[in-house]
Amino acid sequence: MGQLENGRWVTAPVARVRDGAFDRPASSFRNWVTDDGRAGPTGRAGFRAESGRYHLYVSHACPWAHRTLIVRALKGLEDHIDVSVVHPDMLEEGWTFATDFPGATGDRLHGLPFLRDIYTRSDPEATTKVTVPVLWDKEREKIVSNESSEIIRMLTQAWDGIAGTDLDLWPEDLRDAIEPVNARIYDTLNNGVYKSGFAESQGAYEAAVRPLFDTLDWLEERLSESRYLMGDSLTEADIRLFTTLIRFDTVYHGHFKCNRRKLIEYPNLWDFTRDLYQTPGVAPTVHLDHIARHYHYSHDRINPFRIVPIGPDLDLWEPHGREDL
Ligand SMILES: N[C@@H](CCC(=O)N[C@@H](CS)C(=O)NCC(=O)O)C(=O)O
Repeated sequence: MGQLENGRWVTAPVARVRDGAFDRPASSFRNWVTDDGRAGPTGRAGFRAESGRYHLYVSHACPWAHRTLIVRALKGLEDHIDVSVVHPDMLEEGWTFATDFPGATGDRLHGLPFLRDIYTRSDPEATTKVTVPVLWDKEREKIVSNESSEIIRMLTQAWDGIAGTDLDLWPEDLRDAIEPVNARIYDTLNNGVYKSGFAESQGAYEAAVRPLFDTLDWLEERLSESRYLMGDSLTEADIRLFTTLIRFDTVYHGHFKCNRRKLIEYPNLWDFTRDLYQTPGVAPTVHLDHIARHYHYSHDRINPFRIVPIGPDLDLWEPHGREDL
């Protein structure tokens, strides 16, 4: 594990911990692709949506990168934005383009060995964490963004004339309702599992894991009344929730000690997870082999013998019955 400092790779622990608590740094590349190339809410102008111009670097293990693959699929962008998949093991060199794991593609654009090489190709003096996802502009040879919450909004907004569908996962009339739901799910669940798992004190662990299960209880109730978080239409809020839930019993319950209950013990949340999984386009984005391998093998402070557990067996194709809600 490590990070870039002025373009040089410096080894560092996998998680930054302050006073026993995991501290997630902000993403560093924050430009936006827009339909006409104007600047987005942050960063610079000059990134116009075009077919074939952009490339996504992802890990199939990573819940943040997973969001972008789901939106790419639902939006019908597979033929317009191609993808490279890193190897699930993230060790001293950070994410690599090794290909000795099924589904790890290597760097399909440049043939480089490490993800950090993509960052320094964009900015030779970069000082940054080297994270997935990365949205890369082939024309300007620059990273557009490495912030998943913003990449999914670009994918759902900017490519409307190009994409296979005009599906809007962040519709204007729901934005005010989506925001607080996203905020709670991000803090206590998407990031909450990491705060629980990387905690280095009992207090920091409990400060993360208790609100996490309060949020699951709240969501269990909320999803008893409607098919999706915002009612009957699928939005980005559902996708942001799904990528954490689909990993829950395989890695967060054991490896990250989020073990008050399993996901399969929440009837509505478990049905919701299978509903999203069975949504056309989503199942092919889920790679539980990358997920199980990455977390258990890469975090040797948590799992020093790097034994990858064999279970649980999950029947993700069991009918969910949520169509009538
Ligand atoms: N805020 C980022 C977070 C991305 C992130 O933390 N990705 C993890 C993988 S799950 C990563 O690449 N970590 C490498 C590191 O921390 O050095 C986003 O949502 O895009």
